[in-house]
Amino acid sequence: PQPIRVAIAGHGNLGRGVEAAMPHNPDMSLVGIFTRRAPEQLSPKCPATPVFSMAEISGHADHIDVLILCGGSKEDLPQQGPELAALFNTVDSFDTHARIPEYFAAMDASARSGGRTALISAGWDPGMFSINRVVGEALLPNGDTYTFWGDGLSQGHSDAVRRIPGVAGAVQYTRPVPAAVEQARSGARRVLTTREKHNRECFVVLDEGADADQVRDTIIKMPHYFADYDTTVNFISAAELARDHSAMSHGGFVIRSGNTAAGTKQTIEYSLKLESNPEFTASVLVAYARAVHRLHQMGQYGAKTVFDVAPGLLSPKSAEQLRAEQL
Ligand SMILES: NC(=O)C1=CN([C@@H]2O[C@H](COP(=O)(O)OP(=O)(O)OC[C@H]3O[C@@H](n4cnc5c(N)ncnc54)[C@H](OP(=O)(O)O)[C@@H]3O)[C@@H](O)[C@H]2O)C=CC1
Ligand SMILES: N[C@@H](C[C@H]1CC(C(=O)O)=NO1)C(=O)O
Repeated sequence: PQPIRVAIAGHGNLGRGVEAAMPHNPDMSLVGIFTRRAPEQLSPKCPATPVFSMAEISGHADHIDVLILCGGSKEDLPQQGPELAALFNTVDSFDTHARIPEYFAAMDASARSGGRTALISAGWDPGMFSINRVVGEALLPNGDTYTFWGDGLSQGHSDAVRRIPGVAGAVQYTRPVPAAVEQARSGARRVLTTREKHNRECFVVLDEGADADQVRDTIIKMPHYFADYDTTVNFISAAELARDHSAMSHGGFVIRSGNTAAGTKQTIEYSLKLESNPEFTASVLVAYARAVHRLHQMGQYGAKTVFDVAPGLLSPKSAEQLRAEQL
C-alpha cells in the first residue's frame, strides 16, 4: 500500500519530534513542514523535507493524508485547529484540559464541514494517561485515581509562559510533592487537592526593559495553568536558559487504587519515564496519525479523542497479526 502522507503544521519542539519519529514508521512519509515564519529560517532534520509557508497550506490539501498540528495549546491550536480541520485530517496534542470540551466542539463542527477526521488531545496527558484513568475507573469502580507528573519540563506550561508579553524565553518544571505521592501509594485513598499534589517552577528570560514583577504576577495568576498551584518564578539570562535548561525530560504515573471486595485492595499503575517529552509526545501523535487515516477511510468523520480509538488502529500490523502475536 501507498505510504501515509504526513505533514507538520508548526516547527517547534513537537514538530521536530515528529520529524524524528518518521524513520521509525516506514508506512508513513513526511511530505512537508508548514510554518508561520519564513520557510528559509527553518532547518529541518532532513534537508530534503520541503518547508512551506503556513499561508499556502490550503493548496496542499490533495496530497496530505494527515496533518499533525504541533502549535502551542495556549494560543496557536485554538485558532489553527478549527481552520485546518475543515481541510485536512488532523491530529493534535491540545492540552488545556479545562478548555477541551469547547475545543472538541469547534473541531467537530469544522471537521464535519469538510468531511474530515480530527483527533484532538493526543499525547500523554491528555492522551495515554487519560486512557489509563478511564480504564482504571471502569475496572475498579470502587476506587480512587491519582495522576502525578514530573519532576520534569511541561511543554504546555512552558509555551504558556513564553506567550506572556515581555518574556523572551522560558521553561516550566512540574514537581510532585513527595508527601502527596506517598499518600497516593498508601492506598489510604485520601482526597488530594491540586495544590497539594504538585508545585511548579519557572525559569524566565525577560525582554529588555520588561517588568519582572508584572510577568511574575501574570504567571502566578494564569487560569488553567498556574492559578491552582504554588508557583516559583526565577529570572535568568538567555545564556543560562540555553546552558542549563535545554533538556526536556519528564514523566509521571497514573494510579488506580480500589477494592473489589471489602478489604481486597487492587492497584493499577501506568508510568512513563521520558528523556525527551517532545519526542515521546510526537511518537504518540504519529501513531494516532495512522489511526486517523484509517478512521477517515472508514468514513468516521468529525472530532475524536483517544477514548474513541481502538488500540489496534495505532499499530502498523494487521488485526490478524496482532491477534496472533499480542493477545
Ligand atoms: N498532550 C500532551 O501530552 C502534550 C502536549 N503538548 C503540547 O504541545 C504544544 C507545543 O509544544 P512545543 O512544541 O514545545 O512548543 P514550541 O514553543 O516549541 O512551538 C510552538 C510553536 O511556536 C513556533 N515556534 C517554535 N520555535 C520558534 C522560534 N524559535 N521562533 C518563533 N516561533 C517558534 C512554531 O510555529 P511556527 O513554525 O508556525 O512558527 C511552533 O509550532 C504545547 O503547547 C503543549 O500544549 C506537549 C507535550 C505533551
Ligand atoms: N501536557 C503536558 C504533558 C503532561 C505534563 C504535565 C505537567 O507537567 O503539568 N501535564 O501533562 C506537557 O505539555 O508537557
